[in-house]
Amino acid sequence: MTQRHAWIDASAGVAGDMLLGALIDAGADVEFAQRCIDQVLPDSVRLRTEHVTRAGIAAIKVHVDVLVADPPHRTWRTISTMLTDAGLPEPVRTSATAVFARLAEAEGRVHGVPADDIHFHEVGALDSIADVVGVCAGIFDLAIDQLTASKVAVGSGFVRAAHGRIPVPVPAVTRLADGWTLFAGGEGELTTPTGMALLATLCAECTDLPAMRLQTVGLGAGTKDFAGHANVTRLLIGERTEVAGVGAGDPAVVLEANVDDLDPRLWPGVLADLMAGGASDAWLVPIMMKKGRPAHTLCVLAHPSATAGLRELILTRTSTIGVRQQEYRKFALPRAWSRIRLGDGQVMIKIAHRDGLIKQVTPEFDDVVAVAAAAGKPTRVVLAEAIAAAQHAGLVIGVPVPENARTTPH
Ligand SMILES: O=C([S-])c1cc(C(=O)S)c[n+]([C@@H]2O[C@H](COP(=O)(O)O)[C@@H](O)[C@H]2O)c1
Ligand code: NI
Repeated sequence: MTQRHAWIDASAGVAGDMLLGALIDAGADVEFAQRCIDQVLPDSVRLRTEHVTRAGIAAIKVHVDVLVADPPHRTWRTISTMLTDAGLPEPVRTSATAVFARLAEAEGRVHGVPADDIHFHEVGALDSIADVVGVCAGIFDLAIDQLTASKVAVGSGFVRAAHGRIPVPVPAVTRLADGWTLFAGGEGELTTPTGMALLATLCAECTDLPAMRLQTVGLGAGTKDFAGHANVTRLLIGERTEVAGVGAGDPAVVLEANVDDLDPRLWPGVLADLMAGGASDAWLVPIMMKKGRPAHTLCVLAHPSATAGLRELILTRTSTIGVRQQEYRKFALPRAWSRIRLGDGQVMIKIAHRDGLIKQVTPEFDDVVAVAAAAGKPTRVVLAEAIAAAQHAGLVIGVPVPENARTTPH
């Protein structure tokens, strides 16, 4: 089994707009990124791309043009709801939420306030939302399965921010870069908080270029053009062949807490908050605790980068006074998608496959619910119709994945 891998070269630094430029240069559809951003922030920003050179190296510079006169201050709590409600493709929503949760948590630690109450200032918030959602959309659009990144040049000296003159690397970057190899790499701010949050959240590890068959390269330009080095973030995308057909798996973490004293009516909201906070899955297991007390184990599966924010959510949203954490490897089969028509509606069919053969065919349940509601039919009837229509379209276990199946669900 092969994986489409992207390695980010941050040896000259990284910012949200630089990474977005690199993705667009590598072939990501800027209009798809714009549509995703519009779903979160209708009529607020416009992406504009420009071919530029940085120290003689050609790259794409992304400009985020702000279309609104007086954008509001938004807290992380508000942005989280906007991302949840936007109707983004699920992987874009999950990764954008995880990146922002991490950014808010880092800012919260820097300023000593709860992450939920962190304000993203006016234009800065629009810029960050556009960068984060745009990058997550680009990764999804290019069907990238896994990302890693190089050592990160953070810069040196001082910059002016809302807080006045702050040292580089700026405080939020140092909070976000836990476990990453950093080096100065030059004068000025080479890596921004948004760039570091994207790297730390989306990349499995900080590593030299892994062995892979190169398919494409993208270069994203920073704003300044330094004389001594090219101010660009590079993206190298290729195929990595996994060992023995199952691969090395992706790093994952499971957080757990046994809880016997939470009002049970709160649990659905807790699970929803955890999913919105970047969990890949969150569930409850009924247990009998010490002294014969009926209780639940709350289990949360996540990428390691999302764990700090999720631990915080567990501690604030439930009555537990502790969380345990275990590291795992996650082996996910590759997926493809086919859209089928059902009456007046459409249902996306998720196809999990192995060695090119269909392993599992699943109608996206939210689509089924929407079609059922629009047609005034019971959901179980529409679900059966969707399964039958998928079979009729040749999506059957054991047959090859159709060539026209998409690698992304949009
Ligand atoms: O506005 C705030 S709170 C702010 C905090 C910090 C800290 O490190 S704390 C840094 N900055 C600077 O703002 C710009 C924009 O950063 P993006 O990540 O939004 O591109 C950058 O120069 C940061 O260093 C702002
Ligand atoms: Ni700050």
